[in-house]
Amino acid sequence: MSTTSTKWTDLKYNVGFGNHFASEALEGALPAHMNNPQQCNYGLYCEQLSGTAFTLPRHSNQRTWFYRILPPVLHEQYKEINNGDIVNDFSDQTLTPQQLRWQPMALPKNTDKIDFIQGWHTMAGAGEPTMKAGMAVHMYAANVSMGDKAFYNSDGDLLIVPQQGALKITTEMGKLLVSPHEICVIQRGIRFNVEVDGPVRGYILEVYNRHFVLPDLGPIGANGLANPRDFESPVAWYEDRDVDYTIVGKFGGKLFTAQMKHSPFDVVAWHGNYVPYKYNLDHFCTMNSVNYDHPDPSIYTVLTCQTDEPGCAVADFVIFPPRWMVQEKTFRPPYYHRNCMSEFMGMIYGHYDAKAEGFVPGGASLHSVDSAHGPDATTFENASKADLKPFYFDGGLAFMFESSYLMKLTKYGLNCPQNEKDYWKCWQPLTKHFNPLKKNP
Ligand SMILES: O=C(O)Cc1cc(O)ccc1O
Ligand SMILES: [Fe+2]
Repeated sequence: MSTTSTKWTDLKYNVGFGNHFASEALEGALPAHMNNPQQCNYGLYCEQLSGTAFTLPRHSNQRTWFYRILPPVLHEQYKEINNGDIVNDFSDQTLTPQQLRWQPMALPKNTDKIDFIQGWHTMAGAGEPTMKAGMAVHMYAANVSMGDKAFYNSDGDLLIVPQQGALKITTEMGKLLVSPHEICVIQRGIRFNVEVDGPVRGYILEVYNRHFVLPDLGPIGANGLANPRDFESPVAWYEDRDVDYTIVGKFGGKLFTAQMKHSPFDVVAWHGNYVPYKYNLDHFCTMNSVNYDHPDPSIYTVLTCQTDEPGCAVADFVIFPPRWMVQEKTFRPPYYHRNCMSEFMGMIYGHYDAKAEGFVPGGASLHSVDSAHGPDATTFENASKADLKPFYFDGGLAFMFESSYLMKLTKYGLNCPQNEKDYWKCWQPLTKHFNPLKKNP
């Protein structure tokens, strides 16, 4: 038995978004200039993981070649297990145009031992993974490591947003330490294990259709928003451990397990462009209006998963980062609006400029297609009279999963005690200011 030792805090990463990487933990483990030698060096097995159909155009084709101690096919029969609060088929879930807000999700009790997979609760979503159309929003709250258990998801890519506690994620490609302020994407099929040092909580966006890409920049030019070189992917790491290992696969929204006698994290070398990555949201290069008006939040898009209609997302991941607010003559908080998209929001830390109170770290809100929303009454009154000096907003980091689909609510999302029944009342104190005789100077 052997393990490449690496401390979580000393991890090295490959850098860049969408790159083809080559990584080996043992010198010479990668075959030179070919993928499948008759005999791999060091007696390794070779395996390809496809992330897209073989025949996709080159610019979107993704796959990775593994050179590993044993091929992952060496497992026992799959058995279906209870999938708890995980939902991926929304056909019989609940639709409501009601604005919804949730107080912070409860962390597991100290006496309970809940790992990252057991602590998943699906809140909302649309569509169904067997047709690769749709998305789901989950929240997780866990307090123990997964032990000798690995998870993979056949249904979609997972964009994980830790809100509390770091996730120590071991993947087949290597390790990622993902702390609050950072996000990571683990694509379908990739096996991973999550270790934690205490209670953790966060959000997961799952997209069934495609992979996440960086948004086009249009007139912004060649640079800005999330810059490609700030994305970090693992370097090869392996262990050669013969132990009882449990694989849990999510397949069509159902969970299946299979037993192995060996750790699946046995990849000594790999090369390819189908690779999990992490990104520190503090590196986001924020664009905004520098004279007047409040731009649409698409200006803050970190990653997008597109539908077939150009510019229309299955889901965008959008952040509201610390930034200068300098707009003159402008109502600076988000405007009142009805959107043809669904907006699921979460809070990583601090507060949000559209809500004086109630939208807090670990909580969430959903403003569905066409549901009217915007600043609560207190925020409107204050911002309408605010002195418009340049102001650096560093009060918090909120984010939005914005989807063109109508999200349906799961039973968990609707019935959990955190669902704030009176959220709609935050707008009720809004009063008329209309006076046909009083025009602004
Ligand atoms: O509803 C929200 O708070 C999100 C949001 C922010 C913004 O600045 C403009 C539009 C929008 O939907
Ligand atoms: Fe909105």
